[in-house]
Amino acid sequence: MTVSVPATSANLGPGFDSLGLAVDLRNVVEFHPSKFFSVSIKGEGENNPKLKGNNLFVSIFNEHYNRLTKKRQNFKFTFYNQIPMSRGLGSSSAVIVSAIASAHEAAGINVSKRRILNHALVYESHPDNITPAVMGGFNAATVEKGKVFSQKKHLPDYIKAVVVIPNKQMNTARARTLLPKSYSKENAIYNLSHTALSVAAFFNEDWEILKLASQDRFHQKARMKTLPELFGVQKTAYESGALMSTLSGSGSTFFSMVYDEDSVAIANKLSQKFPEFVVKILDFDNDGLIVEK
Ligand SMILES: Nc1ncnc2c1ncn2[C@@H]1O[C@H](COP(=O)(O)OP(=O)(O)OP(=O)(O)O)[C@@H](O)[C@H]1O
Ligand SMILES: N[C@@H](CCO)C(=O)O
Repeated sequence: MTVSVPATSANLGPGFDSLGLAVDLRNVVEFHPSKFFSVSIKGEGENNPKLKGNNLFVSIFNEHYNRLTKKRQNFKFTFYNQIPMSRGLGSSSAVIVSAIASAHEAAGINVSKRRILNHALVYESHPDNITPAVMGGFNAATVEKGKVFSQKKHLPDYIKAVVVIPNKQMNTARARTLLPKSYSKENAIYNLSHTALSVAAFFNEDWEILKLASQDRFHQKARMKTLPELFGVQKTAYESGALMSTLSGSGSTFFSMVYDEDSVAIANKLSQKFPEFVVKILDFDNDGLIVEK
């Protein structure tokens, strides 16, 4: 059995805890029942001894498998991880979603993507990463009475993501403590109207307005100050022709949307100026969670 989940970029500027999209960088897990429990990791996290035992995936998997089957069973898990951890590319969402989907698959229970998404909300209270992780594409999402309500837009292949991944982790829980406890009415209206315009731009494929629409007054500045090079990353991305350039999730990665034909030039410029950071050109992902027997 194989389950794979894409990386995600959340917020997209003003859409704090609401907007997110999926990119083609995946964590894959293969698993089967076994006499003994075992975990093997290839790629991201392979040198992290803490992940070899009862990691976030294993604890959520066991919780759901035991609930669904009322049985205990050992599994052999092999993880092929591409999503860097605590860099704002939705590594925790990918793990949460893949653990819930894997437990259902292992228990032989068919489950809808919507149900998996609602289960995932128990472990990550904001829906902006878990929704594109499950659904793929661009998503606007909200939570009402413990359920995620979302709308998806398929992303065309003539636009690409250029991500700049710093060598510094930024833990989401800590990054949330950097934000103000309240916002002025003026700033709330600013973010609300920019979020609304961003959603309309994505659905109408009006990419040129995203530079303006993706401006934010809620979270980016406070977080970017912890890694001031990110202001330079954003400036360089825009000077090189990016359509939008925003802090990815709670950081530290910076996400830019670009036309395919500009992607190599923009990525090269960013690599030259920020040689200490990893720069990747990625396709957008429209599939989200994939489960294979
Ligand atoms: N491959 C993995 N295996 C097990 N646990 C993981 C894995 N990837 C991430 N995690 C867990 O998720 C935590 C990182 O979550 P965090 O929310 O800080 O980062 P993120 O999800 O990458 O960022 P963001 O939510 O801003 O996109 C790690 O500390 C670890 O507990
Ligand atoms: N909306 C979340 C995304 C990170 O998980 C935040 O910015 O804190």
